[in-house]
Amino acid sequence: MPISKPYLQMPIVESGETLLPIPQDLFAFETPHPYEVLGAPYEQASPYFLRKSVLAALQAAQNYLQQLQPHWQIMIFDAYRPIAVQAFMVNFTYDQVLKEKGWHAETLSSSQTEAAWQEVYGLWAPPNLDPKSPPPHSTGAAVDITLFDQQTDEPVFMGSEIDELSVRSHPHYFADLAQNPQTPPNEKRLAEQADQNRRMMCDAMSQAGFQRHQNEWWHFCLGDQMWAWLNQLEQPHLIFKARYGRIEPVGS
Ligand SMILES: C[C@@H](N)C(=O)N[C@H](C)C(=O)O
Ligand SMILES: [Zn+2]
Repeated sequence: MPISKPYLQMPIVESGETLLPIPQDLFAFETPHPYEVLGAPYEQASPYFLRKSVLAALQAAQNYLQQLQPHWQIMIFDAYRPIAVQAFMVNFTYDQVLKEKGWHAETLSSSQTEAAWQEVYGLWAPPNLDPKSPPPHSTGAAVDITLFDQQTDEPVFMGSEIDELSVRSHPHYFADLAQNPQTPPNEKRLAEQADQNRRMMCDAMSQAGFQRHQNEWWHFCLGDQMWAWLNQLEQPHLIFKARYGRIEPVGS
């Protein structure tokens, strides 16, 4: 199904900056990697790579965070993603959507097919091969994260799972829930906690120059087309371009 996203129209002037491994000793990591577990085709590539300046900004974000919460770390869920992995995850999610709805691929109507793809592409970027519109993670400038508490040895409470296909993925979902007078007090407390933690993570990332995806509390980008588009929305009097297009790891 052809899918167009407004950020994919943004121009790219490639900087040529290198992809670097994310240091294992500085950050926490979701292991084993969730898409590798599903059998995603990484070949020689690793999901734990980012462009050099994006990695430096991630370190700056963690420094901001640790001024407020010294025992918290940024926890990497996913970073670099080859296009073959993007395609694999898009198809995997499509199958998951059908399963949840109790639909069978062989007997789907065209409106059901359309509805299932809409749901998939509400969250995932299309696995475009066109270099003018790469999937964000294939540029090495997007990262999916949560926070990790080294004192409790647990991820920090964010209210919902990364990649969840639900309204809870929206960054402001728990702020709205906490403010709703019909929310019962125990749910309100949890909603406030999730909202506060999401905000703290977003503040640290924004201080370092990242932009957050409009519909995903965990997805941040710096220098790709989505970042340029979100900056353009905020500062229409300036002109933004992406500085990172699709990149292949050296040796692949
Ligand atoms: C779904 C999530 N893991 C993600 O990365 N979404 C963005 C938009 C993407 O697919 O690039
Ligand atoms: Zn992402």
